[in-house]
Amino acid sequence: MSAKGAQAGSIGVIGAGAWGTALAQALANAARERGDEGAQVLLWAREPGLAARINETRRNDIYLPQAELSPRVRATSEMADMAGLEVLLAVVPAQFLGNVLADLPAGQRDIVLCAKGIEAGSGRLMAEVAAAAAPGARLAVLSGPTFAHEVAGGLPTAVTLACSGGQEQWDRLAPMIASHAFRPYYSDDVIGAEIGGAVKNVLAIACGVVEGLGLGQNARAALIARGYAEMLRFGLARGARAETLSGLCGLGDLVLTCSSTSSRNFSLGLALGQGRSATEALSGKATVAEGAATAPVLAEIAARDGVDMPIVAAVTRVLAGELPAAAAVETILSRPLRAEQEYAP
Ligand SMILES: NC(=O)c1ccc[n+]([C@@H]2O[C@H](COP(=O)([O-])OP(=O)(O)OC[C@H]3O[C@@H](n4cnc5c(N)ncnc54)[C@H](O)[C@@H]3O)[C@@H](O)[C@H]2O)c1
Ligand SMILES: O=P(O)(O)OC[C@H](O)CO
Repeated sequence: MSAKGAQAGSIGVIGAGAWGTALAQALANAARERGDEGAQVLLWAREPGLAARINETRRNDIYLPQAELSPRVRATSEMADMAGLEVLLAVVPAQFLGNVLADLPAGQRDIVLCAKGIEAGSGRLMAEVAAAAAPGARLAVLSGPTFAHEVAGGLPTAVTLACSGGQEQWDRLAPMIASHAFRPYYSDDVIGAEIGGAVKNVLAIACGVVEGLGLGQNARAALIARGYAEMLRFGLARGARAETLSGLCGLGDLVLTCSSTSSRNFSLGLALGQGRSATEALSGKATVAEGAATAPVLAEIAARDGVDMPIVAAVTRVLAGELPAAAAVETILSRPLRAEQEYAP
């Protein structure tokens, strides 16, 4: 069954957090640049009243208040409205993706996964979650260095668009997503794109901890490089390709997120390094720091599969309150000396 009454080139975004809203704006910019006069972007918001306020004020007053949205962006609170669209970007946080997609009426469509995380409990990556919740969908993953406020403001960046349907799917999706300032690069390594985004969030927490403890910029750079080694080790063990992880969705995003208090994950780590608990640092926040939910499940999978991820393990213990931040750093610094490159065959 194809998406009922689907209009050619119709596109929507599920999830009106900061990133969903910024992506809706980027898609509207792409439509304007290609001269597609009538094109609209439908944005689904779950919060009561938010869709109506976006339509009235052109602003998402909860998650991205600084951006004025294009008139091409139209918001809805009805999931049924998304059913007839050909392409959907799924931008709800990793832990909620399965439940939200299960509410989507069945249909054959492209779903572009934009959350960066691993599902707690099941350990599933986003494409596995989506394949179960929305059977028949053609899946792709969009991931890279993309602070929402910068993308919404039209500043340039580039992302990996990993297409499970290969070149044919890319040919369909890229023209709808690409604009002068928002450049997708083709990949068919879906697992690599998912792992890059999920793991970098945990490593950004670690970099925040280093900053919070005042350990200096050398330590942060060393942590990024050793964290990247963990990402690579985990990715290779799960079938990702090394070149994907060295690209935009891996190293590119890792460098961004590990270097800025604009990152919610880095900021969470900063608070932990300054001696606050994860509960304190996260309480009362409407916004998500995906690494907090991903760290424990990632550490568990890595331990189960014999993939050495000491930084991820240390972050997990600090988040759980099992270890003060400074003691966690000690566990890393006191590890036996070893060869720099050690990956699974
Ligand atoms: N913000 C960014 O700059 C950015 C950039 C790239 C990727 N991402 C990723 O995009 C995803 C969404 O993040 P965001 O920044 O848009 O979110 P956000 O922090 O701005 O907002 C939280 C989102 O969670 C949703 N939510 C809360 N409880 C929910 C529930 N029970 N069921 C369903 N949805 C619920 C809210 O509706 C809202 O959309 C995350 O995986 C994040 O890692 C974010
Ligand atoms: O604010 P963060 O830490 O969720 O990072 C946002 C994006 O993932 C950066 O690419």
